[in-house]
Amino acid sequence: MSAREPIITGGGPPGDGPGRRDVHDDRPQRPADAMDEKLRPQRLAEVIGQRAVAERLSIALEASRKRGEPLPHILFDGPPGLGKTTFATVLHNELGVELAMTSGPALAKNADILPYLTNASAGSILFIDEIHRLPRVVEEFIYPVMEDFRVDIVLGEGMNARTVNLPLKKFTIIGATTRSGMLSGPLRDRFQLHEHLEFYEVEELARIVAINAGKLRTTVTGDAAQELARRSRGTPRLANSRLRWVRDYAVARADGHITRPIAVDALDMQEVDVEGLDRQDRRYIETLIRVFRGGPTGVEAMAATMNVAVDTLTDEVEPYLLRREFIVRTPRGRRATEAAYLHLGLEAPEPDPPFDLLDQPRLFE
Ligand SMILES: Nc1ncnc2c1ncn2[C@@H]1O[C@H](COP(=O)(O)OP(=O)(O)OP(=O)(O)O)[C@@H](O)[C@H]1O
Repeated sequence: MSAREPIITGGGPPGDGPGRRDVHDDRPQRPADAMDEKLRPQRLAEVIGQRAVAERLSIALEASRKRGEPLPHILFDGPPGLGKTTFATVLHNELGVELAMTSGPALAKNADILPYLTNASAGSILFIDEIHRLPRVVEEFIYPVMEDFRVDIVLGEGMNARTVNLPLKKFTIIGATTRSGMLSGPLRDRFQLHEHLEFYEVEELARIVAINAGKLRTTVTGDAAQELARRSRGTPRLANSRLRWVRDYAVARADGHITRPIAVDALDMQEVDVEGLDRQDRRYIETLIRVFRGGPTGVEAMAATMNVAVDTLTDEVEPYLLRREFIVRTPRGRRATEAAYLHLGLEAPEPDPPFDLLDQPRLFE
């Protein structure tokens, strides 16, 4: 889950769709961001980009409707803010079924997830965010749920213990993760559909900006929308938060209409650069280049030097830097590319000679 924006624990705005239930979550909560909800697409047709994913989901939806059966269990993975929660919300709206939302860290023991399972109505959706953080014991508890729609409950203790099979209604589990690699094989295999969400193209983000400007009752020129899109790290959630900031800036400093010069000034003020990198992204590249001489270095060393959590780097900072090839991952750790040096206005070092050249003298010994 992104640290940039609030998590969603159900209870969307009134009229937000059929039967959305609130869910208890023990974690420290960021304040609910009603604005994020307001900008979220509600129907598949409103979803921008991710065309291949949307098409596969529309087929699953149609099959589910025609057969009168629940959707298959679906796993969404990808960096924060790319639309995992949005797709879950859209599927529940399209089918008109109940949606319950929770997250891996809130489900510490079997008793925490049991009410969701026993309360799930036929065809409904249970959305589990950060599913990679589900404890092993809870994970194993939901295997029979996902396969046979039953839970095995142990009653009593020791010699008197016995297992009772409790049948459940047929429903759908949608899991979301920023770390599909951390999911165990057996859990991953129980999802019939695996959908990976990719960063968005600038044109797609520009469309999202233009549509959401309308929802925020502001106006934006085409080139301003492009500028915002270019500076949003391929991420709709960032496009939304940057649009809100630029809108406020336009109201405070001009007549409220967002033009390209306004967008540029507002984003410069927020220290978002022309590539969309923010202070933390640049600090990452600077640390890698200045402290670790461009790498390779491990993410733990980077996190300790920058005094940030490893998860923040791996989940939020690195995916986009990798995608834009500012850094590469090697077996020995992260390494800055020539593009990273150039972005900071530094001269890139001579590339290392290829491995076999280094070894050559020995070949002739
Ligand atoms: N395909 C899309 N089209 C239009 N807007 C989108 C799309 N995907 C996401 N958004 C916008 O971005 C916001 C954030 O998306 P969402 O909450 O679904 O991300 P997420 O992948 O669930 O993030 P996290 O991993 O942090 O939970 C949404 O509120 C919505 O406004």
